[in-house]
Amino acid sequence: MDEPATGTGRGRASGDATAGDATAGGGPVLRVALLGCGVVGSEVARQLQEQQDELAARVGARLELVGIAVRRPGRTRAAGVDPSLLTTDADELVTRADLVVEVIGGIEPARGLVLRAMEHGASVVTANKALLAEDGPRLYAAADAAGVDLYFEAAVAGAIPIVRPLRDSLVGDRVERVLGVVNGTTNFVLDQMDTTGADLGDAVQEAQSLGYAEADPTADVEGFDAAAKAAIIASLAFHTRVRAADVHREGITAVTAADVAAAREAGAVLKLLAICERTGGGDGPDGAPEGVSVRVHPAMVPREHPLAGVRGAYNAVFVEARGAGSLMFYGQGAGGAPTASAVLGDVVAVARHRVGGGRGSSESAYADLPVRPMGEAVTRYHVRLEVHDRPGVLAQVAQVFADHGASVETVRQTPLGGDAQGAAALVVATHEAPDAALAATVEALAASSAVLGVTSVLRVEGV
Ligand SMILES: NC(=O)c1ccc[n+]([C@@H]2O[C@H](COP(=O)([O-])OP(=O)(O)OC[C@H]3O[C@@H](n4cnc5c(N)ncnc54)[C@H](O)[C@@H]3O)[C@@H](O)[C@H]2O)c1
Ligand SMILES: N[C@@H](CCO)C(=O)O
Ligand code: NA
Repeated sequence: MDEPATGTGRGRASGDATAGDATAGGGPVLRVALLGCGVVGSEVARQLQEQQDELAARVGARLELVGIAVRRPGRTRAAGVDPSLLTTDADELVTRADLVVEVIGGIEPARGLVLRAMEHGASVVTANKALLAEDGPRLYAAADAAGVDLYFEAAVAGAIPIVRPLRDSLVGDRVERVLGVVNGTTNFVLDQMDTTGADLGDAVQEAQSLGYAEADPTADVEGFDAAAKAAIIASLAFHTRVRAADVHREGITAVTAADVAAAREAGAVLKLLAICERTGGGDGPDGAPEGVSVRVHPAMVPREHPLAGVRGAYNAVFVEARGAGSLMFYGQGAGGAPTASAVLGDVVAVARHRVGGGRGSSESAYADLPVRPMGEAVTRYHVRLEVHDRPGVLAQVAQVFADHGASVETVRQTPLGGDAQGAAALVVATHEAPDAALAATVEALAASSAVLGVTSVLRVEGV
């Protein structure tokens, strides 16, 4: 590792003065390198500058921004970004820093740079959910090998403190389940569909025009962004390695106005949820071995559930823990300033370790629980069917549920008028059952001679 110029050894700030001198211009200094200067990076740079005295007082050392790695140095930058700090040589920059903040995003070159930074003795703060959900264990191992910190509060739900609560505050408890609205773009889209009756395409366009959704909104609407966050949450909550590829993922692209209306009629609202929960382990109905279920899909949430009140582009994470009970973390999951808040919180935390010694926790994956397939997840379905309105049809439909081991909780029948004379709408809510059984039920219903059409199939959570 490259030692700081007048350093007192690995993990210490350079300079001989005591922490109390930090704001006086002398005193210890920590060199910070910023990788990426986009939405988040430019705000991190600005705030590091703007709050330098206060941050120095909080850390006990001055945080000196020594360089900002960018792709295009000639580009016009946000106010507060010092052009003299820009460099295209990120490889070199990370070798002369005590703290590296990675806000480039994606897998490469971010991964290579983070690993190189740690090899050179720098602690790393990153907002990169994709990288952590793809290769988190390797990053933790590199941090351990180098004796440095790896912090990533901004990677899940932006400004909302959820990584550190799971990693530290709740580590003495047993987390049973986490339900999260962790993607602002899709929450905005579903909220628009619910409140204005907009269809999916129009709502996505509106999200784009307001700057929530990217020009290519695939990562959001197809659930990739939420799946990466779910993997990170589940890894922390259950002390188990969960990667993005382990997460069952359904986005919102198949959500229709009929689904939104069906949810509304049922006194519920549709949310794209990240669901991380323990399964099996002896108290389940089938004596299945203990495991975890990690999934992202649209779900109906009763309007009285705290997550139903998460409107617009806001995020929230609802945690159920054995001792703590239910906890709700709510706030802004995206945007430059909110995300930079989480990044700077991590910067201060790792900088304090540099000054005072110590490190944040390493990877905790001792439980090593298997990630169960989606078919084994225990869910409830809310199914809307259109059926022939004639004797015996209800019995026929009920039999399909029974044949697949799916138990019906309520059925509501409404005659369909107009062109659909002789037809009725049936809304069936099930009890809990394995997702595979419920999916097979729906498939059989669609093929049944009693059924004219299955118009909406939604999973129900939070009841
Ligand atoms: N924007 C948000 O609201 C938000 C919220 C939470 C987490 N994040 C995460 O923060 C990270 C950054 O997101 P963003 O929204 O700021 O993205 P962005 O696209 O606005 O910024 C990334 C910047 O990195 C630059 N870059 C690309 N390759 C580079 C390289 N080799 N060297 C130097 N710079 C390079 C790009 O030119 C771009 O300016 C991502 O991991 C993202 O998932 C973003
Ligand atoms: N695209 C993400 C931003 C932060 O991950 C969202 O819409 O929530
Ligand atoms: Na966060």
